[in-house]
Amino acid sequence: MSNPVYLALDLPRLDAAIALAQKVRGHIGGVKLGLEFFCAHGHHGVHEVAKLGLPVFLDLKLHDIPNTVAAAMQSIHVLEPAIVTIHAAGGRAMMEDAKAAAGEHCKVVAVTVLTSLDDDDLAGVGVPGGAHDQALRLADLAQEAGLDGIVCSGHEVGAIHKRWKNGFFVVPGLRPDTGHTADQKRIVTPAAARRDGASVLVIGRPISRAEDPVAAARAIEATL
Ligand SMILES: O=c1ccn([C@@H]2O[C@H](COP(=O)(O)O)[C@@H](O)[C@H]2O)c(=O)[nH]1
Repeated sequence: MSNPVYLALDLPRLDAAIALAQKVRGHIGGVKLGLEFFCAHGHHGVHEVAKLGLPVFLDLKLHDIPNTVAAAMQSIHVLEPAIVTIHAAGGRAMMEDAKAAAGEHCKVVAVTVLTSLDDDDLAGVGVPGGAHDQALRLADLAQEAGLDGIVCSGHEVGAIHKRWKNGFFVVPGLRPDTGHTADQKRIVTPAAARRDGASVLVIGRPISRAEDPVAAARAIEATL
């Protein structure tokens, strides 16, 4: 079985990001490039990271009208990402058009509820039912739209997996211990997320900000 850990390369410098990935590559299955990376380094940065030969996950969380999202998907074809994210809150038509515009070999997954939000945050933006119900509702919509899977927290992945047996589930908000949650609110351990059905485990700061990133990545791998 391949390593489910995708390292989030949320670092401001391209050379530092590549050096980190190079260092821990024996203990991860791929790299995740998000907004911070893409806004700073664009296509050039993705091409440079791709030279490492690891699968590239473009976490761009696209969210706009269907035509704009489909055009953005076409513009990133050339980067040959293994996985791309969009927001499920963009609605069914947006998700359908994004999937249709994606390359054959690219998984399109929809973010349900960000792991940095809790029930109070959702109530604050007019979603009264809580993160769990909202994640399940948006996962159902993503499945109806023909996506490959969704992004959710480890709190919901078990329940969503039961409803969508062959779905592809990306789980961020992972902490090997409860010490440094930072801005994440719905966290679980990597082992718990994997046990409950996560296909991909997204891990950033617990590795990238560790005193010894290789030891941190190795320790996480040993728990899986
Ligand atoms: O709901 C979400 C969706 C995406 N992310 C991204 O995952 C990593 C997590 O980084 P950590 O340092 O391990 O907290 C980061 O790139 C986010 O943009 C998420 O956390 N939650």
